[in-house]
Amino acid sequence: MEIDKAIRECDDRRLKTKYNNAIYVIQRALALYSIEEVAFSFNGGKDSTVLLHLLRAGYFLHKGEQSCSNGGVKYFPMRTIYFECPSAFPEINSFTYDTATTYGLQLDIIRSDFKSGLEDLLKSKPIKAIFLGVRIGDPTAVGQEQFSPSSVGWPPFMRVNPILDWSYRDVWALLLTCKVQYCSLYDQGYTSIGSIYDTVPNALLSINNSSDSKEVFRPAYLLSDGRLERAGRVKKLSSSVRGHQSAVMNGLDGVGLHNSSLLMSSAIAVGDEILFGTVEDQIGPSLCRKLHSIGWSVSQTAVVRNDIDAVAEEVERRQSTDDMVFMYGGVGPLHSDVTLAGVAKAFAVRLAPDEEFEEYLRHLIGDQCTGDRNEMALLPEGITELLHHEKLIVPLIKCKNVIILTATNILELDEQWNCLIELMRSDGALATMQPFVSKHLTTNLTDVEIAQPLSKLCLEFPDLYIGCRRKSRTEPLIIYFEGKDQDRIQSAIEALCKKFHPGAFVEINSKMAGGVGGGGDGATSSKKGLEGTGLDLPENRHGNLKSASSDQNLKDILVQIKSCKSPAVINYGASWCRVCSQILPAFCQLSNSFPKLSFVYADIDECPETTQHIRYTPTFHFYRDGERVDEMFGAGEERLHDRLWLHS
Ligand SMILES: Cc1cc2nc3c(=O)[nH]c(=O)nc-3n(C[C@H](O)[C@H](O)[C@H](O)COP(=O)(O)O)c2cc1C
Ligand SMILES: Nc1ncnc2c1ncn2[C@@H]1O[C@H](COP(=O)(O)OP(=O)(O)OP(=O)(O)O)[C@@H](O)[C@H]1O
Repeated sequence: MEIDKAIRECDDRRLKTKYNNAIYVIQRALALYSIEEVAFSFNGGKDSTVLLHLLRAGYFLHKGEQSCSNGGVKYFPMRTIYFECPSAFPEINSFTYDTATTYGLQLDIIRSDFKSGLEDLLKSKPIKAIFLGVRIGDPTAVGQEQFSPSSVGWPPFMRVNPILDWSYRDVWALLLTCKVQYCSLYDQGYTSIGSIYDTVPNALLSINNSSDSKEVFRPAYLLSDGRLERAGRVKKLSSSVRGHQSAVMNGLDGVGLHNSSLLMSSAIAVGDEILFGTVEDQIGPSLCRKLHSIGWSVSQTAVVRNDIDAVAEEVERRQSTDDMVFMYGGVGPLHSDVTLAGVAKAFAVRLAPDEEFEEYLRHLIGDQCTGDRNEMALLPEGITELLHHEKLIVPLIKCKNVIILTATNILELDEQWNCLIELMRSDGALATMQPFVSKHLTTNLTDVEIAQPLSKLCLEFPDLYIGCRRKSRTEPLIIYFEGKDQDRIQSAIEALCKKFHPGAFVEINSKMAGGVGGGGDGATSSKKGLEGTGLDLPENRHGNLKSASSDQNLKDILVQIKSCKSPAVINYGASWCRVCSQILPAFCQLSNSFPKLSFVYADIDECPETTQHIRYTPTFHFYRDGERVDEMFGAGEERLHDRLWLHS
C-alpha cells in the first residue's frame, strides 16, 4: 500500500501533520542537495524504516512523479548506507538486506565504526547530507535540529533528521497505518534495537505465563509509554537517559545523598510580582521551614524576574553548588511562564515534547492540549523525570537536581511536599537527615560588647550556625545556636558564657526540629494541643480525649497507655497541616462514638523529640493491650471510623 495515499486517507490528524512536516524537511533537503550529494543511513530499525518510506514518498513527490505515490515499488536512487556490525541481530541484518532488495536501494555496507566509515565514504563520494532516523528522546538527539551539521571531530556533513519531532507512538502509527513491513524483533517485545549484547525484549511488555517457563512478550507497538522504549537496552543507558529508567522507579535516583549529614538546598521563586512587591512570597519561607525540619540546610532563596536568561543564570549557579534546588512560580502556558525554558537553558538542553506529560495534561484539560500546539507538554530534553504520586493530578517535574513545584500557595505546597517526601523517602534523594538542634540565649549586653567574642566563637565552632536577632530595637538581643550536635552547641554556649560575668545570658526556649514531612512553622503560640490548632472542634462528652502538650506529657501518656492496657489511638498532627485540620474535627467527634477508647492528639512541633519517627502528618497509631497494633496515614473519616471500630 502506498504510504502517501494511506496517510491522506487516514483520519489521524496528528499523523498527517507529522508526515507533512517530515516530507517538507525531505523536500527542502532535496532542493538544497542533488541526489548524489545525499545518503540515507539505514539500519533496519523501526525509525529508519519509517524514514525509508518517508524518503521514498518525499523523493517521488519532489520529482513530481505522482505516479509512484499512487503506485508500487520503483527504482530509488538515493545512496543507502548500512553500518553492519558483527553483533547485530541476524533478524536486523536479514530485514535490512530484504528491504534493500524490495525497494531497490543502493546499499553500501560499511564494516567499520561510524566515524571512520563516514570519513572513508565522504572521501570517495560527493556526499554532503545524510538522512537519519533520529528522534527526540534518543540520547543522540540532544541538541540536534532537523538540519544539524555533524559534530566537531566528525567528518563534515549535514545531518538531516526529518522525524526528529516524532514520538514512539507516531512511529508506530505510521508503520501500522501504512501496513509496511518492519523487523520481526519488534513483534517479540523489542522496542529499540542495539546489538545482541546490549538489547533484550522490553520487560514492560512481558506477559506472565506461569504454565510455561519461556517468557512471552507483547509486540512493541503496545508499549504505552514511549519514554520507556529503551528499557530493553539496559546496559547501554547513558547518563542522559537515566531519567527514563528512573521513571519506572517513580522518577527517583538512588543518589545516596543521605551519606552526608549536611545537605544543601536552595529555593528559586520566579515572579515579577514578588519583585514589584504586589505579591508576598509565602512559599519560600514555608519551604525553608520544611527543609530545615528534615535536617537540610538552605543556602539561599532567590527571586528572579520572568525572564528566561535570569532564570537560567540562577539555576545554573544553584544547581552546581547545591544538592537540591527547588523552584516555584512561572510554570504554565503563558508568556510569563519561563521557568522550564530557563531550566532547559541552564542545562544547555532544549524543550522537547514529552508524551507522558502530555497525556496527563490531556486528561486534565482535554483536547485543547493535543498535537504540536501543547507548549505545556514541552519539558527539558533528556534530563527530566516525572515524579508521580497518586495524590497529585499532574506529576512534579525533576530536572537533574532541580525540582519544579507547581504550588501557588502554601496549602498546595503542603500537599506537594508531603508527596515528595513520601516518594523520596525510600530512595534517599530527599532523605530525612539528622535534625537540627537549636538553643537560644537572650542578653542585655550591647552589640558592641558582644561582637568580638561572638566572631571568635564562630571561628571556633564552624560547624554551628551562630546568629543574632532582636524582636525590636528596644528588646534584648537573642543569640541563636543551630547545629546537628547538641554537645557542640552546649560547648559553644559555655565558651561564650565564660567570657562574660555570670548571669549575662539566659537560655530561652530550645527546640529540636522534628524530622517530619510537613515541616513546622516554629511559630510560638501560647495555646497548645487541640486548642493550638485554632479549629472549632466538637465537644468531647466522655472525657476520653486529651492532647499532649510537650514531650514529657506525651511520654507520660505513652507510659499510661502501655501500663493500663486499654485501647487507645494517638493522632500525630501539626497545626500547619491542611490534611490534619480536615480530619481533626472528625477525630474529636469520633471520640464520642467510642467512649472506651482513649483519644490522644499530639502536635509534632510541641513534642518534637518523641515524634521524631513520625514521617507524615496526620499519622494515627492504634494501641491494644499496651502494644501498638496498627498505623494509618492521612485523612479519610470512614477509614478512621473503621479502624477505630476494629480496635475499640
Ligand atoms: C550516519 C551517522 C552520522 C552520525 N553522526 C554523528 C555526529 O555527527 N556526531 C556524533 O556524536 N555521533 C554521530 N553518529 C553516531 C550516533 O550519534 C550514535 O552514536 C549512533 O547512532 C548509535 O546510536 P545508538 O546508541 O542508539 O545505537 C552518527 C551515526 C551515523 C550512523
Ligand atoms: N548501524 C547503522 N547503520 C546505519 N544507520 C544507523 C545505524 N545505527 C543507527 N543508524 C542511524 O541512526 C538512526 C537512529 O538510530 P536508532 O537506533 O535510534 O533508531 P532505529 O534503529 O531506527 O530504531 P530503534 O530505536 O528501534 O533501534 C537510525 O534511524 C539510522 O538512521
